[in-house]
Amino acid sequence: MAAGRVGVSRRNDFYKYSKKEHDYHRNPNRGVELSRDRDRGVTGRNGFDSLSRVSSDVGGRRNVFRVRIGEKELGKLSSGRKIGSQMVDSETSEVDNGVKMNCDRKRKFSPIVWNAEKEVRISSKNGVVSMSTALSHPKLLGEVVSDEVVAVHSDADRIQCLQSSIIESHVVSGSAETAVVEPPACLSSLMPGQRCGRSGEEVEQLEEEVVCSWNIATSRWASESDSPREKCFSDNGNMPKRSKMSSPMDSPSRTLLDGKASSPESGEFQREDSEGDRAESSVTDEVGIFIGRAGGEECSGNELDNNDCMEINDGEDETRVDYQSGLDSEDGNEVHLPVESLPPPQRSVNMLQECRSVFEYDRLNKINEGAYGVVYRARDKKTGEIVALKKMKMKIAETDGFPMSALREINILLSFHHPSIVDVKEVVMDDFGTVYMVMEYMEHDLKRLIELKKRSFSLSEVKGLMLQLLEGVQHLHHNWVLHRDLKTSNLLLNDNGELKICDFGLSRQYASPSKPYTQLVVTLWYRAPELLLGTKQYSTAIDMWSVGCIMAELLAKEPLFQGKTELDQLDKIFKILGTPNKTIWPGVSNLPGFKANFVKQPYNLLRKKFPATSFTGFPVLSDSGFDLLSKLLTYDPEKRITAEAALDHDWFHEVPLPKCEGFMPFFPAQHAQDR
Ligand SMILES: Nc1ncnc2c1ncn2[C@@H]1O[C@H](COP(=O)(O)OP(=O)(O)OP(=O)(O)O)[C@@H](O)[C@H]1O
Repeated sequence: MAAGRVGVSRRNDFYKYSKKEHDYHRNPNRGVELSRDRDRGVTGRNGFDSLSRVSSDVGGRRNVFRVRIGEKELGKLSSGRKIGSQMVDSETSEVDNGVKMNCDRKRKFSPIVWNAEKEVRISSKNGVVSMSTALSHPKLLGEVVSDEVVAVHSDADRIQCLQSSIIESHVVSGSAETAVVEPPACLSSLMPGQRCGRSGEEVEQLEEEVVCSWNIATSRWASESDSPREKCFSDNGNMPKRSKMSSPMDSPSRTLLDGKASSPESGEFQREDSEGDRAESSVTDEVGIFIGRAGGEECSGNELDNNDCMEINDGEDETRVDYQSGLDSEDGNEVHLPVESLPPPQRSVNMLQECRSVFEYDRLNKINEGAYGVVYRARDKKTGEIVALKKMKMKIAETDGFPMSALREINILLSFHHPSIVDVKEVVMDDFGTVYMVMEYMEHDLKRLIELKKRSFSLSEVKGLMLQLLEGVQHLHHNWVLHRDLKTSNLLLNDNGELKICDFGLSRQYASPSKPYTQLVVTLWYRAPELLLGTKQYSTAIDMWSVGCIMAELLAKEPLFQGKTELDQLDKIFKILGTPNKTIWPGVSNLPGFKANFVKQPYNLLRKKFPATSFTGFPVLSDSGFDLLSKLLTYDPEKRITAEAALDHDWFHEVPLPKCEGFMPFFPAQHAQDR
């Protein structure tokens, strides 16, 4: 610790538990670990053990896994009744019925576990339930982690496909260099010590690769002791009154560490016309991000300019998979297992069960309506637990499939288990096929709290919130996920003082080296200058800019840059931070939107807005705090501070110390019913 800094150490059993849980789930005796080759992509293609779900007929009581060791197929594991399936061999990339699948995409350095095909389509007789390959479709699982086979089965309704996808999101964990597959428990018990037929040496080597490479185990969350939240101030140095341990989130499942993020590296996706606080920027012809969408719902670029609003589409990868119905084939290698021996999901959500009905919940009141879903407060009829129900907007005809953004959000949220990321408990459906995400209920969002203005956040509260936010962002970035829509309305706070990031509809996995993505992301006021200037090659720095805007907003109680259009937004930024030039931001003049005739503002006036001492009502910020803010709002994305470095910033070590969750103030309930 740097001299002069004050350190507060607080043991937190929460993190201890995480470690234990994590170790359990990473126990090699339980899992099959697959190494990925840096140059060739996934080495599984050339003969390592693999396990993939061939099909998952959740409602139909049946799951099939195929296990391979190199050339040799161990067989299939299945449960329940025999179902029809149709196999697609990823080597030949051909479905039985002759429909070709595009399987030749090679991974370079991307750590991404699921990769999407530009166009993967398996046509269906019956209209089809469309599904995103981007989201861990068995095809993708096969492609990435194994030399595998994909069964395309259908007649399963949408949610079953979705569940299947989700299951795999729990089965596969990726990392920068490795993919770790946790097989079902039944598989472990079936092959004790055999580890899918690998020799001990091979396994050891494999494990070594896995251990040496970056993975979730090496992230800060694998450690019981290094949580930055341990720095936080708890008044008397004791555990706060409302400690994490008393929170409903303290279940093992909550603390369980999953591996690589589950977002697909599919193409981008189109979010639809927005109301409220998003604005659209422009729209290209390349819509169709919704899988199998009927079209006609896209926004027009002319509808834009509602300042705080956005739209996204880069049309990179329109991904389609249609499910074939009436599939019926099995070969002799199948092993039937009782349903009870199916793999426990890596968290408390039992995705192998048929998804429950939304009528298991009493809807209490509407919390909010965003562009992509209506959020209700609801009560679980069985347990009495209060939850948030997000009704995913479908906006589709029968044949259109499930919105990519919704799938992506569900998939990512189900895969991440982190104290700073909102927890999704399950996915439920109503009689009309509408899908709802059941989330832990969070009493407030930061935007509303800031708007209340009855009580501003103190410095130590801002620090506490910033720490929690940065931890969540760091976790996302460590897992190769960009949130791409960080803003105060997407930061929720509960009565335990816990901040959680929500709304992952725009998030996506990114790769290194980066490839072009849409620049039309992030709500305008929080959008990084490189995006505003039209770059398509961006990375985690865009989220860090948003974090800077959020920090400023928490301090000043109003958004820092409130532009009405993209140009106006740039103008607002330049007026405060000065106009960027080649000296402070090499390469800026090469960005598509850069104009030589931008208004010249040679000075950075940020300090005026956040002075060290103030008699004018401006928020006071120490040199250290200002240093962090400036580093977050640095023009050059290469120089912008990372979440990791920000967490380690001196500001969090100087008095006033960050306030622990348990010491955050109670805020008035948003809804009368909450009281
Ligand atoms: N788990 C939750 N608990 C309580 N309120 C929530 C929860 N999740 C979301 N909300 C509320 O609903 C609002 C909208 O949620 P969310 O951002 O997920 O929906 P959206 O349709 O994607 O919105 P946006 O238009 O911002 O993209 C949030 O700002 C918050 O106020």
